[in-house]
Amino acid sequence: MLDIKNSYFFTLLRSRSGPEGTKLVAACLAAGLMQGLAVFTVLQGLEQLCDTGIRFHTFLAFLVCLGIFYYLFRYMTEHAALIALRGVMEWRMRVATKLRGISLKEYDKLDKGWVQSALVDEREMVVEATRMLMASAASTIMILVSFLKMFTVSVPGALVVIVFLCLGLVIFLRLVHGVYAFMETAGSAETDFSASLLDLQDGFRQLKQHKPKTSDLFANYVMPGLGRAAAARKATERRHALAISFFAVFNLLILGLILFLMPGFLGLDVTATSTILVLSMFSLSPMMSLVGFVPLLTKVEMNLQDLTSLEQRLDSMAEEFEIKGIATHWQHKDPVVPPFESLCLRDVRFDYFDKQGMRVFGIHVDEFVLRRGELVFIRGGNGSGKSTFMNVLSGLYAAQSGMFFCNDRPLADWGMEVYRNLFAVLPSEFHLFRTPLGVHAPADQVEDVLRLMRIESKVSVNQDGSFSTLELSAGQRKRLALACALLEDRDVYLFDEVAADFDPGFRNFFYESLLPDLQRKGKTILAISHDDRYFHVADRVLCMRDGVFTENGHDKEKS
Ligand SMILES: Nc1ncnc2c1ncn2[C@@H]1O[C@H](COP(=O)(O)OP(=O)(O)OP(=O)(O)O)[C@@H](O)[C@H]1O
Repeated sequence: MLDIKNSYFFTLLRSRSGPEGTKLVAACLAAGLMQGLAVFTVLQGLEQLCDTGIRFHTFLAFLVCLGIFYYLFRYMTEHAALIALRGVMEWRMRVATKLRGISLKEYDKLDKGWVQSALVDEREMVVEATRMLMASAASTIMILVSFLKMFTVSVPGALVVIVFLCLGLVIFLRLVHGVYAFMETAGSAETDFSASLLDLQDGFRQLKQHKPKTSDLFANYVMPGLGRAAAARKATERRHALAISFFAVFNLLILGLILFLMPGFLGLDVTATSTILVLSMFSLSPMMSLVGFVPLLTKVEMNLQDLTSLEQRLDSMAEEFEIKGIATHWQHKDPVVPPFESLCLRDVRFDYFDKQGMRVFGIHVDEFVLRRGELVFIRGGNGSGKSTFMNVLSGLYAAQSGMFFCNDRPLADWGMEVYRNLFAVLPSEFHLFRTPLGVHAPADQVEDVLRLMRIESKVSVNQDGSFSTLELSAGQRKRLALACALLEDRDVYLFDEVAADFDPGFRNFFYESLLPDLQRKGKTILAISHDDRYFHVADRVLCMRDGVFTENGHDKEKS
């Protein structure tokens, strides 16, 4: 059953409305009163019609009520909708910002389908529910005013109508009771369905290539997911339809009761019967929209509950140093990074654990030193821990133990944010942004780097600073990503198998010219590489095996 006090929707409106909330409540009350007064003038007009004929001042009063009602109704629906819109947009923005505040390790564990469906745009539904809420609240005032009038006509008549109406409402609420449970099932089924749709998008290429893969995905994941979601949704819709239809019929039954039974049983005359009938008709139709609001409100509650759960989950996953930043504002100033001199890791351990908490793999670095201007390669077999080491070194994975010193100062003195910004990282799997983000280089400098990467004939820079295209081959994408890394102009470059997609000519240029040039400019480079024919350009080659550095790398004394 909907708990209004703890409702996410009402809490959102309450917390966002501020001083305007009081004005909205006043406008709502006044609009309801105007609606009630309009009904009175209609009743008065009816009486006058049977008597001496409608008087001009009654018509004028009716028009005045309508005019004021129009103004108030417009004000309250517009402003309430804007409050709801702003509230939900800011909430989503806050959750998206918190998503950025969690560690890479926690991000990898997150169910992306759930994140997608929780963050999915439910603005329209929330705004629609707000409009309906305001209209329903005004109607409720009008209904109360109508019942007061009914009591002045006939106390027993009014009591009978109220008793039957309450009976109808109780049965209606009993019928919608339990819809929440159905909706929770529907929500989790829809999340599973969204996850299988993510597979469809991310694996589009492989699915397009092979029919059996597509058949498997659709037959065993997409369709059953859709079936479960549809079945769960069907149950909720049936329950809602049953409740609303019952209430609609019950309303007509009340009108029939007034017309056919009240004159006989309560001895009401024609005027009293028709007045109660008209007042009931005016009250029952907004009552219908009020009960129609319940299903929408339930859906909105489910959506906002999902968003709340995601936010709570992200809060529990937030990295210690990010908590203050993301809680205040994401637009805090970019960190100032001191010039790099040296880096030293001592007795550092990082372990992966499975869901049962069992260690599945780990790295242990006894001692690792990197000095300004060095060019160091790391080699090693697949799964030996090279990328994991790079993630630990760059601060993306938090080591479980060990010491980090940067420029001979402990990492705590630097702060994680400053430390991370020391590096320009090009991982083996990367995302190309439309613009070189975080780069403040002028367009001609960007074009120079594109020329250096030999992709100037393929990609140029638009006036707004974005790249002209990202429709590139795998090697070209890598070169563009490398261009972006160079434009970041950091002191330390971390490259994870960057040359894997390069053609022989560009690979030669990368190892023989680009890396030594960077080194001459004082940059420090640590690169994971399997290209042993170019190992001679490095100052040192380290070898990783089973998560530890072994001896059989090589050192080179450069002249
Ligand atoms: N998120 C994770 N959770 C658990 N284990 C992981 C995770 N990521 C990687 N591993 C495990 O850690 C080990 C090392 O992986 P890593 O990616 O560091 O190897 P690598 O040396 O870079 O390999 P490659 O040369 O194939 O890229 C692998 O056995 C892998 O299964």
